[in-house]
Amino acid sequence: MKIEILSADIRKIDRYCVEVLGIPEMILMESAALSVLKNIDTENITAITIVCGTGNNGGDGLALSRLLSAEGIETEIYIIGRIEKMSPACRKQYEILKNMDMEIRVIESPEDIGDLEISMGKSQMTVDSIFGIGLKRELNSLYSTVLDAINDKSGEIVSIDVPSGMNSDTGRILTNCVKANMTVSFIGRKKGFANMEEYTGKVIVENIGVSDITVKKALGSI
Ligand SMILES: NC(=O)C1=CN([C@@H]2O[C@H](COP(=O)(O)OP(=O)(O)OC[C@H]3O[C@@H](n4cnc5c(N)ncnc54)[C@H](O)[C@@H]3O)[C@@H](O)[C@H]2O)[C@H](O)CC1
Ligand SMILES: [K+]
Repeated sequence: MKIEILSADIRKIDRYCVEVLGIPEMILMESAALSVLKNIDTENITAITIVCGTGNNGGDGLALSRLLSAEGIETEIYIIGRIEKMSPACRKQYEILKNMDMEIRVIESPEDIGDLEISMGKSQMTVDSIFGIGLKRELNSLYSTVLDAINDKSGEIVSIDVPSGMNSDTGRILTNCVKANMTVSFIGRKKGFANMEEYTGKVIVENIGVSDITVKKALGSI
């Protein structure tokens, strides 16, 4: 879609896809993860650190971890926040990785980011899947410390959907924000990205299998 889009529109499109068209949420998430994978140079990258939140943006990152590891890439997976707070789809992705015996580290306190910093320092790429369109309030010290560490320690940074820390509707930086080299954003370019290239890097929009006609029907414009 060439239009700039608000989070409320994305929510409407999501609901339409799930409730009217019958596309399961996990399929949308898998398509989202596959579309990020498509934009990663898997031929030349051997190690990636994936930093996930507990909402569906985090779920995208967990699904991507599985896909990257199937490509033979060494993945180090971190979840920031409490497992109990996971959205249902994020939890399903977490359980799949657990069933596969993949190692996942959980960070609940800013004092515990040492291993994450080492991991980002030795990986060629960090994937930021902490917050997407669901970020609303100011960040606590755990999240703001992790976002600063991502900027300080990473090689290349790829943000999923939105650079974590930015309100995707307004572009406002809530506390601090990931400075990505590339943001792979879903369905449409988020309205808040205007003049925010310092944080978004190059923006790539992927349709995750949702056609322009579906978008128009979901938004009631046809
Ligand atoms: N159709 C699509 O575009 C699809 C998008 N997908 C991805 O889903 C996210 C949106 O997921 P959602 O769960 O609604 O929100 P987030 O993951 O961005 O974050 C919500 C999570 O974070 C907590 N939270 C919010 N603000 C704060 C804060 N300041 N401090 C701490 N915690 C905070 C909140 O409570 C929630 O737990 C979208 O961006 C895409 O990446 C789908 O996967 C596919 C369809
Ligand atoms: K993100």
